[in-house]
Amino acid sequence: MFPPNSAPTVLLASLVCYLFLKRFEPTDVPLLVGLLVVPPLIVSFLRGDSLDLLFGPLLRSWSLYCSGLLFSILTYRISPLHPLSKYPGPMTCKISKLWLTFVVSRGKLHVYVKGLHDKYGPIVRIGPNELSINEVSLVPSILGVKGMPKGPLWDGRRISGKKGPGSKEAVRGNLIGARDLKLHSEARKAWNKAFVPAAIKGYEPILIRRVTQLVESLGAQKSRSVDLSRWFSFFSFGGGFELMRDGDKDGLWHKMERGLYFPALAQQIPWCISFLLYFPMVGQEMKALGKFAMDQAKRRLNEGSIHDDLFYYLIDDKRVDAEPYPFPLVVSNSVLAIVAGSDTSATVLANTFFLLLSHRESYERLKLELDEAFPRAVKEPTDPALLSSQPYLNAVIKESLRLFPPVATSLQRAPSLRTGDKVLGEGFIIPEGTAVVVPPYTMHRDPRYFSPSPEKYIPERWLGGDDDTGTEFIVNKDAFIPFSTGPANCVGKNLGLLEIRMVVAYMIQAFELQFADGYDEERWEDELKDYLLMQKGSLPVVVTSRAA
Ligand code: HEM
Repeated sequence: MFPPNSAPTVLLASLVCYLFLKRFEPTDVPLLVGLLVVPPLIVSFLRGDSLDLLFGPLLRSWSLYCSGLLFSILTYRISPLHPLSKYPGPMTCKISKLWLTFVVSRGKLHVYVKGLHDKYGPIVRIGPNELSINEVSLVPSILGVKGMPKGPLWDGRRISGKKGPGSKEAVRGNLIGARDLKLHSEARKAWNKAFVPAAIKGYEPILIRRVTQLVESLGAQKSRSVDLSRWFSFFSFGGGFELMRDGDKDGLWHKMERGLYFPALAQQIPWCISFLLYFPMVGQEMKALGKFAMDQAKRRLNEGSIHDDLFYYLIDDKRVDAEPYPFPLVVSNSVLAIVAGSDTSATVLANTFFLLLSHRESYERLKLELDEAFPRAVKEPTDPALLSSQPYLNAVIKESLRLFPPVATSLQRAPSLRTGDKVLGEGFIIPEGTAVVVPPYTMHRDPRYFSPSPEKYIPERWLGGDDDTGTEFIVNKDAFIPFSTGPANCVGKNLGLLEIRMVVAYMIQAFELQFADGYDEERWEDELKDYLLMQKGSLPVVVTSRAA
């Protein structure tokens, strides 16, 4: 089939190519294509294949070359020489990230990863070069101040292609995509300023206006049942986008939900993003989300500093004392503010109400607490300090965040490039090139950290004491990480919590709520999908105004 000695040459070339790929991990598309095509071409040329016959021998050379490459990759990944060989995990995960990409496409990554930990223990190999670590004592050395920078999945989340937020111009100051610790901490400064208590105080009037709008709009609904989940989404989409008044007529919400699907897949195989951006048809919704954010950023820049809102800090503030931010950076901040700040809060609200409605005793207990703190027709629940001091309200929200954290699996970090291995506690070493994921959904349901009955909804666990059977509640607060922890934790945590407390209190004060007739409660968890952020299904609820 091959002329004498040419097959070993082709295989040797594939081995050299493999060693190069392993050492340098290039992502440049022309280089990768060149590496895949040029070596067998050279061998064919050296062999002196005539042009007439070129196609046949070349195709055979190329097939052998690719097979050799694939063989080297797979063999190394499952061999004892691989630095992660001692960690347990399914073979499908060890050989390729394509398996996890498939799991993500079904939206059930959180459940799958939890299943792996139940089966294999606290440390599981979930990819050729990736570990999932469900061990609270290691969290500070992964996510904490002395932890690691963001991992490679962030490269796969570049959502607007080459000219958008992923462009070189936007790299400096781009918070979410900053994998370098120094760049991240620089970018974080502007965001930190936007969330100091004085800034949050400034957002309160906007928030109160929107919560009032939500309650009035729901009160005015003529239909017997409404989709509460959708209403929370419209509410959280924020100022300027009048979804609560007009509905999703421009498909904004749809764009955002669908726009996250592609990055959720791509983040599992970040190297593919450079290839996929060559295909204009790929990730249309994702690009539409980027375009939408760009339009909003333009609109907001034209309006100038007239609003006391988040954009004031992210766009306008900088102009006073320094060079304006480059436009691609403004766009990337705009996408981040829209996605991180709205989908998460809406999901927490919908989960919280689903859980309250399926546990009526909790609903009634919460109602009693809130009626006492904010007597109806006397005091609206607008005081942030009073809201945050309501123990049962806090317990209900924490229990919802515990069972259904909106970022369920994707807290990923990795040792800085070219800094060598990273030693986690007690000599546990993460080899350079390994990514590490801490999965909140799994940790929050681990009986070592939350017991008894970690799978059950029991807000009382947050109040201390015992359960009905006299068993003492165990709550390990270090294992409660819905907002992550460390220097890249959620910068909007305090605003998010204020928003959630206020909406829950307003809703309970204004309405009697119950599931619509025929609603099957089993559907809720089935329909929760882990695409980067948790996405939710519909929540049909009958909303009746409470009697005066
Ligand atoms: C209320 C529910 C929310 C939850 C559960 C939540 C959760 C999270 C989590 C887990 C992270 C960290 C990801 C990581 O460590 O890799 C994060 C980051 C972030 N969140 Fe939130 N978030 C919420 C609300 C908000 C709000 C209201 C904003 C405001 C715009 C916001 C803005 C951000 C930003 C900008 C980051 C990136 C921080 C960084 O990279 O330094 N989040 N969020």
